[in-house]
Amino acid sequence: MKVAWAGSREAFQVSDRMAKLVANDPVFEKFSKPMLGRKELFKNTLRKAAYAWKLINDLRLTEEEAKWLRHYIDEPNYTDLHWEMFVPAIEGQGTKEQKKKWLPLAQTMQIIGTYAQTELGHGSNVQGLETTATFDRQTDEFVMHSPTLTSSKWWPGGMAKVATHAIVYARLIIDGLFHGVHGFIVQLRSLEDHSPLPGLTLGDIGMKFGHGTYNTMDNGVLRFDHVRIPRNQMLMRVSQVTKEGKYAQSDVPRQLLYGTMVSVRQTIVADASKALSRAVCIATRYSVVRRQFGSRNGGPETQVIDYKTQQSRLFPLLASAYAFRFVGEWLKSLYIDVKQRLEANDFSTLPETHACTAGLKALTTAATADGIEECRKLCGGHGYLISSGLPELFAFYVPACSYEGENVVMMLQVARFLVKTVSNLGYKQPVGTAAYLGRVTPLLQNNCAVQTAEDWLNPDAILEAFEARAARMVIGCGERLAMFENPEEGFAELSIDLVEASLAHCQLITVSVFIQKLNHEIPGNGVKRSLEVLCYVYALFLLHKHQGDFLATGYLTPKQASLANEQLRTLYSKVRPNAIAFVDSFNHMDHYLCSVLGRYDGNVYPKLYEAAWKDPLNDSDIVDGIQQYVQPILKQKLHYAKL
Ligand SMILES: CCCCCCCCCCCCCCCCCCCCCCCCC/C=C/C(=O)SCCNC(=O)CCNC(=O)[C@H](O)C(C)(C)COP(=O)(O)OP(=O)(O)OC[C@H]1O[C@@H](n2cnc3c(N)ncnc32)[C@H](O)[C@@H]1OP(=O)(O)O
Ligand SMILES: Cc1cc2nc3c(=O)[nH]c(=O)nc-3n(C[C@H](O)[C@H](O)[C@H](O)COP(=O)(O)OP(=O)(O)OC[C@H]3O[C@@H](n4cnc5c(N)ncnc54)[C@H](O)[C@@H]3O)c2cc1C
Repeated sequence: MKVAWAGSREAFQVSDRMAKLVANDPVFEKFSKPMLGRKELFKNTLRKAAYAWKLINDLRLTEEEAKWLRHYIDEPNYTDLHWEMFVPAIEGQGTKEQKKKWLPLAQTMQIIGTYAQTELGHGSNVQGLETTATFDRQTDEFVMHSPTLTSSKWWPGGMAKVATHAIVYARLIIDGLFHGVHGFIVQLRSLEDHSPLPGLTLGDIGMKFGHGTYNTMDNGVLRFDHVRIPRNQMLMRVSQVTKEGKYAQSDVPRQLLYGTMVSVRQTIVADASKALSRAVCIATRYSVVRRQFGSRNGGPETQVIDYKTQQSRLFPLLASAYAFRFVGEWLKSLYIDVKQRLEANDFSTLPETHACTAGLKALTTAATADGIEECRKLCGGHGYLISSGLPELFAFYVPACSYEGENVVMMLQVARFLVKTVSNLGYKQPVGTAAYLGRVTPLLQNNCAVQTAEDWLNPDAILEAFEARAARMVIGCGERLAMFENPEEGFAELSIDLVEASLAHCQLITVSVFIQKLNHEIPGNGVKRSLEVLCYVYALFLLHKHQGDFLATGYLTPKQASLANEQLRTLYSKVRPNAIAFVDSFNHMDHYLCSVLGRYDGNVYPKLYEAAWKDPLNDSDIVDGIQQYVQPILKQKLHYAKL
């Protein structure tokens, strides 16, 4: 199962080696992070990043190993933006000459970059950005300027204190004419003494949700006061500006300007299963240790994992972790394919890839954020302790629902893709993840054939149910949209239904990828049979949760919906004996989990007790403030009530 989770034996070995490297190195200790003040926390992260970079070079780690190392160090930091956004932006949007100049500097970290797109006034609406880049023909330069307060760049990670360079997205203006938003490479700080360059105002945007997690990152604010950069620092693969000030667009589509976001959204989907599996591992192990009620004749109480209600909240999350792992793997291969095509100027699969990355990013991050919180509740009161590992994990994870495309905004992008696909049905056969929309007639006409609870244990029945639900919702939206004279007005009016249809489409993708995975790639029959159980749990849990859709579209009868739920209950009993094996297969070490409740050895209570005594308040019996503020109250004999 560990191999199935990792993807291959080699992948397992690499990640396992890196997990141990990090866990055994005291520099990467992280239990005390929540106790540190902001400055100490930040400095500590800088120290870890420098040490990690040295390790990567000294040990000559491969790119894959370096990524796992970063993963297990488990600390958001400036190198994330550098490697995941700055470098890919140059790779995807730079010309050959620009790549030749900038990539070697970035890849050796002689410069450190960030991705400065979002502004105080605009994040989702990229076309609404206000920062300007005005071409000056006399000097062959662009003048970067922040004309309003709301045009201040706001959020870029690593920008406040570390980055020396940024890809800045700004409106291009030539001779007073606006040519849309483009990316520019801008130096922010001196490479000698790290001070901000003249004309720039740079700072940190302030503390974020949680304590020891995202505050390790210096998210920044940046303002330009007529800062000049050479013309050749505009990323010019998509459009070019000549020294005469002529604007030209190559045959590369404009959408490529958004290419870096496609790349990171893919990474975010691949990472969702890491965060969800971590929370599920903690909640599952603790649910086996924790006992409440049900003691007979002085015997032990019931393990809380044996309560059906606990199972019905926990096991769908366990199954979702596996589903997200597999869909992340699948999306990665789709992305690798599109990347190769883009390099060869083949843009045919970009719209579908954009829809998949946007939609799956929204689906997996929303479910993971909610899932982590559910795991906290599954651990009862102890889940609220920092030492459970869950509050910090939640605080670290929730911004994923907003960054890299706010989730609802992303689902609306999927809706645009689906509406376009449906409106082209007469003359263009849909392919890939939308291929089912090419079979609308049977999907609209045939209804579910399930007659018994066992009939639901059939991948074809499951797949058809999800296809029919998505097709009916998408086609329904298409028909209602056609009634509007103005399609944009119709889209806005129907946007709630469109988001629901997009979710149905994305759930269909995750379910069908899980089924495909079982059909082709699982080593060993025992592993395959166990994963089949999880696959059914995932699909039937979604069916139960969204049964309103399945019923409203007329594909299922209430009886068939209740048979699905009956089967789901039976499946929980099949998951139970393997629950611990399923979570052990994630191969999360105690260091990575950073949780007293999720310990591998199950030694929860003594360690929980021990952890409490490490709190700084327990350094002494009488702490600072007691003499000054509590003792006087005790001694004054004042009273509030008018007696
Ligand atoms: C201490 C430890 C140290 C360890 C040290 C180790 C050292 C070294 C280690 C080495 C290895 C390191 C590895 C690091 C691993 C890190 C792992 C971390 C990963 C996660 C990183 C997360 C970081 C998060 C940071 C966050 C960043 C950001 O948020 S950046 C900003 C993101 N912003 C957005 O997403 C904005 C959202 N808005 C939009 O995308 C768009 O504006 C819009 C799509 C919503 C609307 O666009 P527009 O106005 O143009 O409107 P249209 O709807 O009309 O669209 C036009 C057409 O374009 C199509 N389209 C839109 N988007 C895309 C697209 N992206 N791609 C392709 N096409 C697109 C759209 O469909 C329309 O098409 P049609 O015209 O309809 O055909
Ligand atoms: C931790 C973190 C790190 C970040 N790092 C970076 C970074 O490195 N670089 C960078 O450039 N940016 C970064 N960002 C910014 C991030 O990309 C934006 O916050 C994100 O894209 C969301 O945009 P917004 O804040 O404008 O949200 P808004 O769009 O203002 O969202 C507010 C609400 O409006 C709704 N809404 C918006 N538009 C529509 C619409 N068309 N239809 C219906 N509803 C709509 C949304 O659903 C949401 O409910 C980061 C953000 C965070 C939280």
